Amino acid sequence: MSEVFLQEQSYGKDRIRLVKVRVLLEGDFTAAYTKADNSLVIATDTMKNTVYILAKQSSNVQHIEVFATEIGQHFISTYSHVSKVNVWVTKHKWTRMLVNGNLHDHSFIRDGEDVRNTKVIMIKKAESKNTAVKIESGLKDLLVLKTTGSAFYGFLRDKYTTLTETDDRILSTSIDATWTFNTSNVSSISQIPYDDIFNSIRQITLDTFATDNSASVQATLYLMAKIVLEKFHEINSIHYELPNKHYFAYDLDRFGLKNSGKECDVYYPISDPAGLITATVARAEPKLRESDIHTENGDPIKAKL
Ligand SMILES: O=c1[nH]c(=O)c2[nH]c(=O)[nH]c2[nH]1
Repeated sequence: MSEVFLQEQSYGKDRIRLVKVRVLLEGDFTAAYTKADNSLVIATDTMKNTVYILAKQSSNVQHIEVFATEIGQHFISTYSHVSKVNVWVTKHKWTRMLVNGNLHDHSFIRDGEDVRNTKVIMIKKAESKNTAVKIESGLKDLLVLKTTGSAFYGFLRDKYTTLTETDDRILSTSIDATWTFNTSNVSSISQIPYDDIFNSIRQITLDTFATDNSASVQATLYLMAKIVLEKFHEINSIHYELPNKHYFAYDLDRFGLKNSGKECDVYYPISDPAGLITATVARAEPKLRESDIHTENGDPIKAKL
């Protein structure tokens, strides 16, 4: 038998239903896999209990990035053999009901299937007591449609191309977006206004979808990302995934009813296949200016940039 080795391992509890939390630990767990030695295994049941206890004790459970960071911090600092903690938190939408014109005290409605999520990764630094923290947040399944203000023409044509050009089409997509925070300054993590940033990115995404006279899903996606990065310096990059959910004109010309070009108003949605347009847009590293480069004694030096 050829030699095998344990290339990678992580384990934990999935779908802990609080706001929905998943915790995966990495560290000195090799013996549990290779020698059936459970002595260092923190039971996934213990992880589940811990998440509920931390939720009870936390004043920040509704702020998912802060709560996920608290969970990560707990596992990293409690167990010396845990080297890395991955925490995913998903929050579903429960909005206060409007009753007689007022927001109700204790009644909520699920107004939309889009969710908010975060992934926090904490890595123990071997050389110091510090931990490195990576935080990604996002939104998922934000379903949108516009009836006009979208075109697609001028694309490459060859012998395999049948798609007709259009200067007016329905555009529909289910938006997933993930943005990464600049957490190099660890002390500022709890100061980042996660909720404001989330609400604003969601609104920028919707506003851009609605108002951009779209030349393609690609161009609209890039515009959304550019506006987000210009507005929030706390964010290093943003990734969008936009399926192009096609709506095609139904062929009524066969029945003597004009339903194409400007007279098209009956469409049918196609569930599969859909286009899938994705991109990550990142902040470019600022270019060093000559005046920023110094020798060891502080004199500016000339360098080729
Ligand atoms: O916005 C679009 N981008 C494409 O790349 C594409 N391809 C396609 O068939 N329709 C579209 N629409």
